Amino acid sequence: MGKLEFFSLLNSELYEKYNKVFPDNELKCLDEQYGRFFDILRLKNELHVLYSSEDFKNKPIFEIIKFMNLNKLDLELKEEYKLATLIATIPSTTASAERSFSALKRIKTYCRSTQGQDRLSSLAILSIEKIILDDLKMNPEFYDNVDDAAYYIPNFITEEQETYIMNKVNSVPKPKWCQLKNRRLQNWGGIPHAKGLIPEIIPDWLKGFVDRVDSLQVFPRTNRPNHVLINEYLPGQGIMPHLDGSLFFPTISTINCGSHTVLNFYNPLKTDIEVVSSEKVYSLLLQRRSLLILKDKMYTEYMHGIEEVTNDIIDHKISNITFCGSKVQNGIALTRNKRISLTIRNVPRVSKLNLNLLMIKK
Ligand SMILES: O=C(O)CCC(=O)C(=O)O
Ligand SMILES: [Fe+2]
Repeated sequence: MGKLEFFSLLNSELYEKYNKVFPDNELKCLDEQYGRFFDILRLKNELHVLYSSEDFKNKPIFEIIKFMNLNKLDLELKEEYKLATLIATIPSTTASAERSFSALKRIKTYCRSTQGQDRLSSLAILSIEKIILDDLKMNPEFYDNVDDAAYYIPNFITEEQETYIMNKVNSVPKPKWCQLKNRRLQNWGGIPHAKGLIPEIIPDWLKGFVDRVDSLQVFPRTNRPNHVLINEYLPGQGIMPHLDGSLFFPTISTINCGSHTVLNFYNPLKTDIEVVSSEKVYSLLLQRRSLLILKDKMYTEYMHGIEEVTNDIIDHKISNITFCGSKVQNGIALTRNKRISLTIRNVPRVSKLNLNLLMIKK
């Protein structure tokens, strides 16, 4: 039996047949190759559900993943979800399949050496995120209000990882914090400068998350993420509408921890010389543990900011409401807690010439 025979477990054309005769051989093949990543018995039960369900009929694998995501079945049928993401991320030739799976191995060790089922599921989610991103791009609902490129990925990190980040951020020495009027921040990776960045090593606990964002390949290979700004907001704190400007490569990725917030986007009304006012055009609800990516016009044209309030009322201006789960509905109020955001960006590297200039200036 070929190594990838188990692919046919999720071949929708065979579901009817499998509903009558379960594909034990294909499942065995999976067990032999990747059994240590799966609860095979549970998977078998979940596959029985899949083969007999109308919901999954004639759905190609990517549709299955999307359907499971939207209906929160990724947790209910988590072994099956893991299988779907595994199959979707293994290219069809064996050589590259080996490479693909080595990525899963890499992820498996990136934060901790032990690997529970929950974490592995989120790793599977990670592997599929590239596809989700591409799909979101095509999704008219998502673009209803939002101009150009904004991607929102709920549950990008697990609860454990969220706690891990918050503990690490809280335990850094006091001088690392920079206290502003309405929030505090930490700067990791070096101080961005108009002439580039003199890089500083990002500590391992943080680098794992930078690498994870990097693996989504939303940054070009020439401008991979190398800088993290950590903002801490207490309830009632926020950030004035602003553009991140030219110090950074124009892509922002943000991991959200501890609390939701609402990020507003403003259309700046400019004269030739200055911005005279701005008009709120979209808002995104950033839930705990989610990842947000902003690119293109969402970086260069629209200012972003967070209001200084303690509660957010969810209304029709929230453009990503369909991605926020069934509990988030128009009209509800969400109370803010302390929020830690990791803003992961690229500061183009300082050239030798620029480095010399910087040194001279000092
Ligand atoms: O905390 C956030 O999500 C936004 C932070 C931000 O816009 C910035 O630091 O430039
Ligand atoms: Fe910003």
